[in-house]
Amino acid sequence: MALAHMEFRAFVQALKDDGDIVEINEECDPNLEVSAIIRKVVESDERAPLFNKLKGQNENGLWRILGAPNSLRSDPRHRYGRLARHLNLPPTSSMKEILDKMVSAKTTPPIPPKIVETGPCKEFRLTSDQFDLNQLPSPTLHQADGGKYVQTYGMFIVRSPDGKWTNWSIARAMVHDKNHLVGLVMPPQHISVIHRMWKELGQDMPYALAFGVPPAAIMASSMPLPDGLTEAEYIGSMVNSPLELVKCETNELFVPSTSEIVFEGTCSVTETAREGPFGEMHGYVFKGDSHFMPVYTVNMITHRKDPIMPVCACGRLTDETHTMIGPLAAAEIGYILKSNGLPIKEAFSPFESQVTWVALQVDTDKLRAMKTNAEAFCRQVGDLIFKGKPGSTIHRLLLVGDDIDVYDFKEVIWAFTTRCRPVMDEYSYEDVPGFPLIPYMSHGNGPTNKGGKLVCDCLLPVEYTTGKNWEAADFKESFPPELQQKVLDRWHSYGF
Ligand SMILES: Cc1cc2c3c(c1C)C(C)(C)C[C@H]1C=C(c4ccccc4)[C@]4(C(=O)NC(=O)N=C4N2C[C@H](O)[C@H](O)[C@H](O)COP(=O)(O)O)N31
Ligand SMILES: [K+]
Repeated sequence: MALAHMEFRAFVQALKDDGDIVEINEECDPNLEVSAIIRKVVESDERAPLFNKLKGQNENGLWRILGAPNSLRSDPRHRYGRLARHLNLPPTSSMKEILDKMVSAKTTPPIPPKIVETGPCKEFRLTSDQFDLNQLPSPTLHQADGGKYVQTYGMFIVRSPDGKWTNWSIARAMVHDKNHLVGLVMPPQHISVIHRMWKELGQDMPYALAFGVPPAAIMASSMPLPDGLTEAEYIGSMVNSPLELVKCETNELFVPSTSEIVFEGTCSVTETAREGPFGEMHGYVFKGDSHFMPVYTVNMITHRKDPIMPVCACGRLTDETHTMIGPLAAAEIGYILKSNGLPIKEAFSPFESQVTWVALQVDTDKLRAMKTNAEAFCRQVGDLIFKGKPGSTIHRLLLVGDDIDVYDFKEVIWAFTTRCRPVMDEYSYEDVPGFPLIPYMSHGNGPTNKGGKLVCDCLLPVEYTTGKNWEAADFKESFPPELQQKVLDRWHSYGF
């Protein structure tokens, strides 16, 4: 068996070995029952549910469902264990170690994928007359959704017409009819950039949609890596071994050979259909809120025996849209700021901000050496991030000092509420792209896809000049170290 980060089925086995899976063998209904269970799981950081028996499964087991593939574990020592297993890291890894791993391939040479003749994803082939997406266990995830969102954790594979750039990404898609999907294709996402290239050519865009791909691949698929970068070779470099890809049956694209399920087809550049509403990452479904989006034709399905379809039942905290989209964008944002010479040490997107904020820990020694001022520094950070794609989903950047651990929201919110004077210490950005999925944008008072962003300066003025001139009124900072040690040593003998 391959390693968990390189093959989805090995990943599921690794979760079983961790005691992090609940196998449900009684038949469940993909119409809401499956999602209700997943929702209850992710709202309590429970073990991931593997649904082995679903209404609509065909004679070759197409398909089972793994819910909550990359959500949180309740044991704080293994909080990010499922994310760690995606990257071949120890389950006790911190979020910092996980995100550092995701940016590690920025400074190592790409490792191109290896093309293989065939693989497990080719065990069964169904032509379009042999399947009906409405009969298969396509799940309805929220009762107000506009359709069955079969695609929430699969990987779209699309390639620029000149063949130079192959993009891997997650984008939602719902069943339109027996052989068609309709999916969200929105700027500035790379799938939308490449879709527009085909549209300008007047040709439908070939795509593959691979479910149950190598976990390391799905992590990179959810990360806003630079334009033109081919995820396959970035991931190869990240895991230090070539990914094995096999050619699609009906187009020139390549998919991971161990994928559980592969949809192949073309995405129309002319035909659209109603898409949504969908219970999205900020926790809302607005009834009847649908938009016209491109129609995907599914020409063929290939799959493994008894394949597993990973499903993200997204919404309120905490699911894959929070553990992945925000933190991975933060990792890219931190990398951009550092590579532009700014004194940023860590970047993280707090779940409690519904991943609409990124907190940036500033190296204030280096900041003071810059002899800059708050306005200049905040504008430098905001201009770099809010005018670029990786920052597109983020509406607040919080600058905090060295004493604040950005991975701990209690720390971040303490600095924000006590060091950032509302309005005066906030620098607004109205003339930049906004994130239309946030309710105050899509259903708010202003333009839906422009502005509404702030850089919040949570550094006190002294941190720009002479440095921290306070002590935190807490156990760690307001008592001599030897007294702290004495209290800790005697804690139980005191009677606690
Ligand atoms: C992990 C994850 C990521 C996404 C999604 C989901 C999950 C579970 C679901 C549950 C399906 C909900 C929606 C919510 C989505 C969403 C839509 C727009 C912005 C953010 C999220 C969306 C989506 O429908 N459309 C989209 O264009 N991007 C999505 N992303 C983000 C996307 O994978 C990253 O941004 C990544 O960087 C893309 O690659 P690239 O283009 O940078 O190369 N999708
Ligand atoms: K990506």
